[in-house]
Amino acid sequence: MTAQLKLEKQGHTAVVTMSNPPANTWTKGTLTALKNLVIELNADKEIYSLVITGEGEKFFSAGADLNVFADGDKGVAADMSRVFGEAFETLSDFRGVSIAAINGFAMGGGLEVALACDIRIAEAQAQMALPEAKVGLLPCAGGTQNLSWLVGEGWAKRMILCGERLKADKAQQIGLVEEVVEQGKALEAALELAKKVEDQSPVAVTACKALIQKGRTGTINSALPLERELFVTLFDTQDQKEGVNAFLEKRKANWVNG
Ligand SMILES: C/C=C/C(=O)SCCNC(=O)CCNC(=O)[C@H](O)C(C)(C)COP(=O)(O)OP(=O)(O)OC[C@H]1O[C@@H](n2cnc3c(N)ncnc32)[C@H](O)[C@@H]1OP(=O)(O)O
Repeated sequence: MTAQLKLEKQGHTAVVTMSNPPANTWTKGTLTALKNLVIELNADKEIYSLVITGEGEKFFSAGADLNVFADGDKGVAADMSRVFGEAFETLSDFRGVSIAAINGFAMGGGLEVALACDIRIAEAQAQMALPEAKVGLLPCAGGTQNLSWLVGEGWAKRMILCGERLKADKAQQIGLVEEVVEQGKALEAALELAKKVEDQSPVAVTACKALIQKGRTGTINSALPLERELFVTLFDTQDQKEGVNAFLEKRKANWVNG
């Protein structure tokens, strides 16, 4: 953990705040800290959700710190693309539910971190773009793949190739964010959603998430047998018995995450 990346645990939810003024940009240090943090949270059975947001009112995150690239060479580029990739791929593989609470500009690597999350909630004044080509770069932290997957190639190309910056309502219309809330309310809305996650069996959530991810990398022919296999595997867990019995006994389930 660095001063630029803050962690607060609220019950079963980890709230991660990017705090690198003025624009909450990513540096090698914060990216490495994010990767290590997610590894740590994956090992904490009490944590079911992760919410990531930006400090301040204007920026979720403006992406990579462009000062690093001003006179950077290929060595710098290779190093930064590696740490970006490792951090955001580790976030994608978080075993619980990850929610981006987009409280302002989400640009470049700032949008890519939101794309690595499971769910995106944006405040009405937020704006989103992958403007790397405008500064002679490209989105190297999953953006070309994750954005196309989420919104389809047409809108991904408008954003990546034409540099279109979208306001929150447009982003919702194309499926880039699932919910738009009023200014200052993204974190609250994300925490409300994280509360709903607490009603789900954490091990079932992990299995469901792995199956949904599998849809990107595998074929339906490999995903469907895996769906059946993981369904059976859940019967090895205490939470499977607890969930069904809690329903039948008309009470709230007490999960052990195992
Ligand atoms: C693999 C990943 C690659 C990448 O992520 S590449 C980077 C992609 N990101 C961008 O290209 C975004 C660059 N930023 C902007 O375009 C603008 O910002 C905004 C449109 C988001 C907001 O514009 P405005 O309202 O005019 O604010 P402001 O004066 O530009 O920004 C406030 C301060 O924040 C600094 N800043 C903003 N983004 C970055 C950045 N990405 N790297 C370094 N500094 C940044 C500015 O320079 C300035 O600073 P000061 O107040 O000292 O002039």
